[in-house]
Amino acid sequence: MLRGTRRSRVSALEGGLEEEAPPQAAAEPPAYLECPWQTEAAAEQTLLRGIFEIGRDSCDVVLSERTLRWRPIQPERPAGDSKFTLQCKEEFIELQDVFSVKLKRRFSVRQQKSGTLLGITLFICLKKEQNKLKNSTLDLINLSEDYCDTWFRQFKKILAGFSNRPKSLKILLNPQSHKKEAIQVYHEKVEPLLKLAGIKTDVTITEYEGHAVSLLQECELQGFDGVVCVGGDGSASEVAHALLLRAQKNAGMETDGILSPVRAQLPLGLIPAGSTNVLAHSLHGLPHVVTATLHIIMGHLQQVDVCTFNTMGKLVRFGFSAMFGFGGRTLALAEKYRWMSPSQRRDFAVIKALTKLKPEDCEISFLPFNNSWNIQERSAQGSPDSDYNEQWQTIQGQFLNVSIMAIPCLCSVAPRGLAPNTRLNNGSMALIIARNTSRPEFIKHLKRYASMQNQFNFPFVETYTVEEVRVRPRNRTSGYNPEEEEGSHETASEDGFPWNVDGDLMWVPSEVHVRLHPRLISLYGGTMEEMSDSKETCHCLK
Ligand SMILES: Nc1ncnc2c1ncn2[C@@H]1O[C@H](COP(=O)(O)OP(=O)(O)OP(=O)(O)O)[C@@H](O)[C@H]1O
Repeated sequence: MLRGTRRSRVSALEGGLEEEAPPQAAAEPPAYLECPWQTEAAAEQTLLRGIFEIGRDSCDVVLSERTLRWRPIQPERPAGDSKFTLQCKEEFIELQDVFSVKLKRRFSVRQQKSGTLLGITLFICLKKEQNKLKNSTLDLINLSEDYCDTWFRQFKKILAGFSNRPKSLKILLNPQSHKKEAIQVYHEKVEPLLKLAGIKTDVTITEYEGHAVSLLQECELQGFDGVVCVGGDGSASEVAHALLLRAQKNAGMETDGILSPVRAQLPLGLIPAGSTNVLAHSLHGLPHVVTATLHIIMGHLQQVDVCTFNTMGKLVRFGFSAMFGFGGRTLALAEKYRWMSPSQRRDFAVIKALTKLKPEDCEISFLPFNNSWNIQERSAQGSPDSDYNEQWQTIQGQFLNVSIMAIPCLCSVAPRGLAPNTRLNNGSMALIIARNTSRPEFIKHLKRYASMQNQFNFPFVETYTVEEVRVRPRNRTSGYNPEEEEGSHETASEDGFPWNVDGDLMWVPSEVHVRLHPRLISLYGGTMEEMSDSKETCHCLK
């Protein structure tokens, strides 16, 4: 990311004179070519060199293929002046951090059209604290039209060379996410940056649940470089599912029981505007709209593991994480109380599910993660099914919660993640099982997610690193029935058991088979630094 002489770099990037006229460009280079910075810069081929005013200084500016370097012009000193070398401070930006360039003009009341040229503005993606990106500007002031035009065209040419950056995006926006602010978030924070970067957009506001899936099955995606979802986890997961369904359809693949799905053709960007934003949080390290937008603009891509969720040989969903038992019941309850605010609803549902805490009687089989044991390789090498079958392990019992997670699942109540040892693309899933225990012990385990203590260090909690899992409830009558919450104690719901798949509620009547598919989708996001501290806690578990 952005580097340079820190103190003065900040002043140049965040300040910038707009009113004062800078000097004209110098035809000849100034007389301090012997400084060390010149030698370093000389390693790269110089494209342009000249004088601009940056901050409050007249600077000698050198544009090379990868960097823009500058340093204030110093008056000539007598030979042997030791201070001279000390004052020879350079600053630079890497051009890969620049996402737009504009001619800077000042418009007076009578100048409606072109305005007075002041210079050039570079728009830069700046790395702030841990994982956070910020947009910033660098003004290069020079009043000469011809001079600025030469530099402007050179900057444009360099930017056009970043072929990984999207030029056209399909945007899907869920107007119902969180407190219905996705549209506002998009127009106020995302759209202006996309426009600045010259990215064309085609926006669809989704009208109902499942709209993204039906739309992405039919719409023309040829002219787009990526798809962006503005919403929460439910929307993001739905769009990822839709892109993967479309990829299978285009490849002529059956989706039911699919072993080796093909990769999604377009990358997906996630703008967090929902109530939990686990996917965006896990991808970016924080649920920050500008960070997410800048990763899209810069074309930063992460290959991310995806799971298939099948039941009775039929594909239910492509997704990233699932919870069964307490996690599924809590979501089923929260959905019933949609009229409450998102945080109230979540806290209320957790408390209610804890009050009614009960275990699920089930059998869990899993295939432990084995680096050398890959489904594709296995079928390519023609390994016998018996080898594969022998690897499976089975456990049975009464389980309060079962989590299966292909990504770390960072969120405000679990800043290190619900599955902190999993990465976005390590080719494995975390299987986390909480066996039956007392309510206070289970609450202690839940509270640990918000703290720095190990949430798995309990005798009733088991964790496994796996490639595949089958969860088979053994007693249909233990299926959750939302009517029970209102006092009418009926038997199992006809719909089956509630699963929380990426924050979406799914009722599944029988066994669920989860299989990991490494790096199946590309998401717009950068490499993440590990978060070290936890600031937020769950209000309902204090
Ligand atoms: N216009 C709409 N009306 C109702 N539901 C919609 C609409 N558009 C999309 N949906 C559905 O709303 C569901 C939930 O949306 P989303 O996940 O964006 O918000 P959220 O529930 O507030 O956030 P989170 O899942 O992070 O808690 C998604 O499954 C999506 O299919």
